[in-house]
Amino acid sequence: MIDLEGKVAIVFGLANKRSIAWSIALKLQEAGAQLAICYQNERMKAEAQGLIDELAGAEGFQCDVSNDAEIDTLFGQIKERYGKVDVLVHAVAFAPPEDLRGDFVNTSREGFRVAHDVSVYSLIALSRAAAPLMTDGGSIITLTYYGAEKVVPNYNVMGVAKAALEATVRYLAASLGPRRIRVNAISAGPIKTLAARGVGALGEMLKVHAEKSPLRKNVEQIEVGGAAAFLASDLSGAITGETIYVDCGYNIMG
Ligand SMILES: CCCCCCc1ccc(Oc2ccc(Oc3cccc(O)n3)cc2)c(O)c1
Repeated sequence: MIDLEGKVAIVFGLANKRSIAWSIALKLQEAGAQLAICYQNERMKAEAQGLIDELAGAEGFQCDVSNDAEIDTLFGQIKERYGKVDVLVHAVAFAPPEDLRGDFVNTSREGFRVAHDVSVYSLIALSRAAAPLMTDGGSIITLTYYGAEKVVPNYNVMGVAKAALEATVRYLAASLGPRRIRVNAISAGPIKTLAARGVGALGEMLKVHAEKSPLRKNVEQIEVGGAAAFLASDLSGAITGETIYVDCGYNIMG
């Protein structure tokens, strides 16, 4: 059993019960962590609050990760409420719909900027704000996808952003390691989330994964949650700067 008793975990990117962030929150809480759930804006507050109410002891905070002032305000609130942070889960990404389908060469300058600001720079900004509160060291976890490493049709600009995210994980690990803060990415196989619906041809990708992966099945949300609880805990104490594949082995196949 993973022990996160007494640990404070802050989770970004919870939209609904199909979110990977929901499964991660459930497993962190099961291990004893106290959860701070962050939602993007007023519009998402009602839905998020419904989920937060199901996570005993969890509290909700508002923060648009593209806004530096909101990040500073949030961590002031976190410091006041908890005094420290042990785990940060970054399950945030976005690209304009038109840049998640069609021919990659047509990616707009603005779409590229937005995809990298929301999906990559936000991890740097959140890590910089959280680090001073990680007084006992900490674990920072983000989510990536195989499309960062090999071309997956339709994933387009998000694939480029996830490649930048995986490099960002390595540079943040090097930067924060001396402060005993670990930074890792989970590369999850395709899962039917709200976000996934924004990427073309998810259905086909799910079928190919179930047929070709060594385990001959798709990944379930809760399996990603378990890997996150492992990365949040001291059991992964010597792992940092890594991308851990939780994809039923699909990435090892030719
Ligand atoms: C053709 C690739 C199929 C497998 C895609 C697996 C996957 C599923 C979901 C993923 O997460 C996001 C998150 C945000 C995102 O950006 C979005 C989502 C909805 C609408 C929109 O305009 N952008 C796209 C994917 C992700 O990074 C990877």
